Amino acid sequence: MLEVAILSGSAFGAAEEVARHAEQQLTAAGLAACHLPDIGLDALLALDPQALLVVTSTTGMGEVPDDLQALLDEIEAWQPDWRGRPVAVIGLGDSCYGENFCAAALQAHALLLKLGMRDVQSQLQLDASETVTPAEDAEPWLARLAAQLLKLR
Ligand SMILES: Cc1cc2nc3c(=O)[nH]c(=O)nc-3n(C[C@H](O)[C@H](O)[C@H](O)COP(=O)(O)O)c2cc1C
Repeated sequence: MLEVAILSGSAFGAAEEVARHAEQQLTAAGLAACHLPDIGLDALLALDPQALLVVTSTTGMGEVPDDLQALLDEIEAWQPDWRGRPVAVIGLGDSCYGENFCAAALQAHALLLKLGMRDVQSQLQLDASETVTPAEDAEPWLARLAAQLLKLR
């Protein structure tokens, strides 16, 4: 059993870096957390994750990066029973994209909530127009997430 599966969607590597950083920080906090880039649904279900952390950028005009879209399609098709399990989402985007800002993170989040997963804290959105250090900027939010998940044990 895996306590926290960290899924990532990234076109150019920034979201992957944040996901790797999240794995280090949650592990250091005492959680069994694993970043699983490019994982398929069968392999994910076999790990029986008790919580999901999704870290995704947005690409194109409001699109989910290919590496995450494939998994989201499988989740949509198979509707795994993750009811009641915690979910948390970090979106990387750029506010220059206006109404498409962090659209991929919002889309992934909505899908997982539709499955009955529950929010433990509000989505973190990291704006490339405002920061060039998204991994560091995510640290306080990740510290709060770790505390929430440890409380649920
Ligand atoms: C071609 C391209 C399209 C993008 N489209 C969007 C978008 O629709 N919405 C958004 O919020 N950010 C958009 N961005 C900004 C990226 O999401 C942002 O720079 C992010 O940090 C990139 O992370 P990544 O390296 O993991 O892909 C786009 C960036 C590029 C280069």
